[in-house]
Amino acid sequence: MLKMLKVFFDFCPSKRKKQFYLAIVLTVLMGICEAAKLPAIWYLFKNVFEGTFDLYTVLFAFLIMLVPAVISIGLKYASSMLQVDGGYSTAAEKRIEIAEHLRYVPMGYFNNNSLAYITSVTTNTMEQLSDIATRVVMLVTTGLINTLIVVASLFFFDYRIGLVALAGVIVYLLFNEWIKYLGKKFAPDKEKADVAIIGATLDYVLGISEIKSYNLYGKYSKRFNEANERGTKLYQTVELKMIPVQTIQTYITRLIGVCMTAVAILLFINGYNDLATTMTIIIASFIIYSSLDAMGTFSALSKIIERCVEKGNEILSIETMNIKGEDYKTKSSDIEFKNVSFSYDKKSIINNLSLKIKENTKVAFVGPSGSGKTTICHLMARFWDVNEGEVLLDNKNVKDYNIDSLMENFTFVFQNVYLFNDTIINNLRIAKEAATEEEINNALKLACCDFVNDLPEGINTVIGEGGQTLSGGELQRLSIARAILKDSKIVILDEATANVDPENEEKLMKAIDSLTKNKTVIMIAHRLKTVKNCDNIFVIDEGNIVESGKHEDLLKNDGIYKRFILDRKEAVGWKL
Ligand SMILES: Nc1ncnc2c1ncn2[C@@H]1O[C@H](COP(=O)(O)OP(=O)(O)OP(=O)(O)O)[C@@H](O)[C@H]1O
Repeated sequence: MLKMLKVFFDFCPSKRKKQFYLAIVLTVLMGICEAAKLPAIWYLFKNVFEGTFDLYTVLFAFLIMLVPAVISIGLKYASSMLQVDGGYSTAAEKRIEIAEHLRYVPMGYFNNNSLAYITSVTTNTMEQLSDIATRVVMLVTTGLINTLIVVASLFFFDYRIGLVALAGVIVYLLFNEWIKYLGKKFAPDKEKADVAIIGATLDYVLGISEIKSYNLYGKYSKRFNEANERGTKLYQTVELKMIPVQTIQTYITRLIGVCMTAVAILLFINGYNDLATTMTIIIASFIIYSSLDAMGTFSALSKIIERCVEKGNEILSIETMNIKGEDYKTKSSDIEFKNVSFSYDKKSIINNLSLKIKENTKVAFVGPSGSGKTTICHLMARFWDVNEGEVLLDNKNVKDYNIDSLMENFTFVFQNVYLFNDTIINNLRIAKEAATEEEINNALKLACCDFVNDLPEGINTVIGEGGQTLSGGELQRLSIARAILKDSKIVILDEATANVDPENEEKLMKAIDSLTKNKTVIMIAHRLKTVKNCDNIFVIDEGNIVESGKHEDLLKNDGIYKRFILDRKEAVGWKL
């Protein structure tokens, strides 16, 4: 139990820790107030049995019980307030800490499995943690502290009863440890079920358009239902295994009370104690019984807290990239790769690649699908760290920048755009927090987002999560407006114009022209018309540059670029 509290307090932000410590102090005072009942009861019994019972005695005993009871209510209120605030705030602050930590985790960590896991931890786990933390700490400590205070006060009445009660509590606590051990043993099964259910739900929801267009309702809802059923069965199996153990624990608490009562009566019969002490001990046995019961019910939850903390810490200990770089404002946007090699785990992708991209030039990466074009661009913005060699921006290794000052230099425009469930203006202000309405409107105009004027509330219209309420072309132009506001020195167009329909093409190209004016532009899978005008084209094959130069120069070589241009059919899978 103490270990659980330590684990929990170590996890809490320090401000919250103080709140919980204070709540525990208040709980101890509550326990003392509870224990004050016993001398009052004893005093009352003593006077009744000795025939010295009068109004003064009753009022005095009543006062000894009332004053601590009133104080106890005040203490309980203050302690509950502290814990409710501490519990929910801990979960909220930990969510923020996890989100912040994930910023520095290499992009390679994120896949469907890790997304399900992260979602499960930041939603279910933190929800559980806040819910339990607001109650369990107080109830476990109240149970334990009340029990210990009552046991200690029993020693004053009769040390033999004190010893019986203490032995009973020790047996109870040992049994409790066993329950916790079992709970921990079953926890991974429950979590697996959790992650499987969330994974199946994410797959279903994120792939809903594919499910619709390929009419896969039956297949995917079956998969989802199966994960759900498997999870429910697992939860039930675990709970059923716990029920007998919990029942034995309840018997132990009852047995402690029975033993105390039996020993108290034996001592009375043999003349060791008077009737008042015996009756007080019998009442104390009920108090211990209810305190232990409270502790038992809620200490069962303490194992969940430990696991929640463990899961939160698991994410917080995912290795991040070294981010102790400098806050550096670049003077130029020259990019250089010096003998760079990179692999995803063991899969080697980039092999000893060197290249230079001069400031304010336009370059394109072309080559077969899977040759490493996107990976090269991601390495520039340090989405991953290279295994060998160096990536330089403005002659400075990208590892020597802090993440914010590095990312300031880059804007990525993808084919698939994600916009947040918020107003258009707020989605744009992600790029520039202090942007005025005039700047926003100007960016929207440059990105050909005239459709915004027709929306019911213009730039204050809320767009759905992922931006589902807008067409693909509109979303993409909004993302370009956002990029225009960011006004970074380098723009990377990753398949930005792939699959664009003719109706949108003209507007999109106009928007891209506005965005890329006077910038260093790097494009992947772009239209041939634009690639032709690039200052340099890098032809990538198997993670290395096999040719480079301007379009006309490359056509003069009898290389793979020329073969691709002349006979596209042979180069299936190539991307300009
Ligand atoms: N996060 C990742 N983890 C593991 N392997 C990856 C990851 N991202 C890409 N790859 C693999 O690395 C290789 C290069 O991928 P990359 O996306 O850089 O190629 P590309 O030339 O841009 O391809 P395309 O033109 O099809 O987009 C591919 O084999 C791909 O499967």
